[in-house]
Order: sequence, then C-alpha cells, then structure tokens
Amino acid sequence: MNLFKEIEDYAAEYNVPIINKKSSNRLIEIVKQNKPKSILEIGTAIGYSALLMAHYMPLDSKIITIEQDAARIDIAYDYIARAGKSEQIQLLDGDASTILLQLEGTFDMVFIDAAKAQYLDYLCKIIDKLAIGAVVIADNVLFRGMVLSDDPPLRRYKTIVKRLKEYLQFVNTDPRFSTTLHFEGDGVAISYYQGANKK
Ligand SMILES: C[S@@+](CC[C@H](N)C(=O)[O-])C[C@H]1O[C@@H](n2cnc3c(N)ncnc32)[C@H](O)[C@@H]1O
Repeated sequence: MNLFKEIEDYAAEYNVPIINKKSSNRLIEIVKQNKPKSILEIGTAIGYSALLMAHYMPLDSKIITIEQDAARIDIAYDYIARAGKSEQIQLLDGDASTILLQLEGTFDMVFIDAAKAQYLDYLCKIIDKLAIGAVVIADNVLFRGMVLSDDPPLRRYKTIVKRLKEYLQFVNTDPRFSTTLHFEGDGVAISYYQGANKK
C-alpha cells in the first residue's frame, strides 16, 4: 500500500490531526514553485506533511521538524525511516517554544502547524532565521470559521481565536511580510519575508 495512504488511514483511525487535502495541495504547490533548500516545520504529528514536502522538494534539501508528543514522535520516526527519508528529515523532540530559540542557520520555508495560540510567538522566535524571500505557511488560521466570524467564539476557544487574529494582524501589517490569506480548508496564510530592510 502507498505509504501516504497508510498514514492517512492511521491518522483517521487514531484521530491524529494531519493536514487536510486542500492545504496539502497548497503546500505541495509552494514546495514545487519555491524549491526550498531548508524547511522548518513546527508540528510533526506522525510525519505526514514532512514526508509530503520531502517528496516534492529537491533531493539535497533538508527539513527540520519539531514535535513534543512522545507517542507521535515514535510513529513519525518509523514512517520517515520506511520512506527512506531519515537523511533529509531531522525530527527534534520537545517543545517548539524552546527549541526554536536554539536553532542555527536560516530557512527558506517554514510550515507552522502546532499550537494555534502560539503561532505569533513561534514566528517572532524565528524571524531572524528567515532567508530573504522565505515563505511562511500557517495552517488553520481561520479556525473553523471563528476567526472571521462576527459571533463571539465559544469560551473555550476565545484565546485561540484572539491569538490567531493577532497572528494575521501581524503578518498583514508588518512591512517585512507580504501575506495572502487563502480561505480553503481551515484557512492558510502564506507570508513572504521581504527582509528587515523593508521595516
Ligand atoms: C496539526 S498537528 C501537525 C500535523 C502535521 N503537520 C501534518 O500535517 O502531518 C499539530 C502537532 O503539533 C504538536 N504540538 C503542539 N504544540 C507543540 C509545541 N509547543 N511543540 C512541539 N509540538 C507541538 C502536537 O502534538 C501535534 O502533533
């Protein structure tokens, strides 16, 4: 069986959140267009989106992906090894909020897909590691329609919705970024980093 199909089936059976079809098509399109040499992914889950990006990126490119859930990390390692991508995909185990501060080098592409309330914090921690022209893709930014709705969000989602609004406000107004919001799926924000000199 195709490994991607196997991971999709596993995710469906065990309720592991993985990228939806529309967002994954968008992600693949960006990888094909931009041919990034270095990708940072925040939120590996079981390795599905990392493997998708690895499938379409140049062979000499690398992905660093971060996950904190121990059970998911084990499964991700297994799928990455089975796909023969262990050389290209480096999985870092721990809380992204801490790990991001320790990363070295620069990134041509960043895929943000972990804790929704932390998106802006993640971005601020890696801004100085973005190459000029880097693309930052943030998934689920519309959060089931709640982010653009005039109705107040359910109490338990209030913080997530507020923080996602702050993320969108930032990438839409900071002159270092040029951002397009795509409404498909759960909302994807695609921001191109134009460099600190545009500040
Ligand atoms: C939506 S899933 C990622 C799906 C994956 N990108 C894919 O499409 O295959 C989000 C993941 O982020 C992880 N996560 C949440 N907060 C995190 C943090 N602070 N540090 C590292 N991982 C985190 C969760 O454990 C979860 O597995």
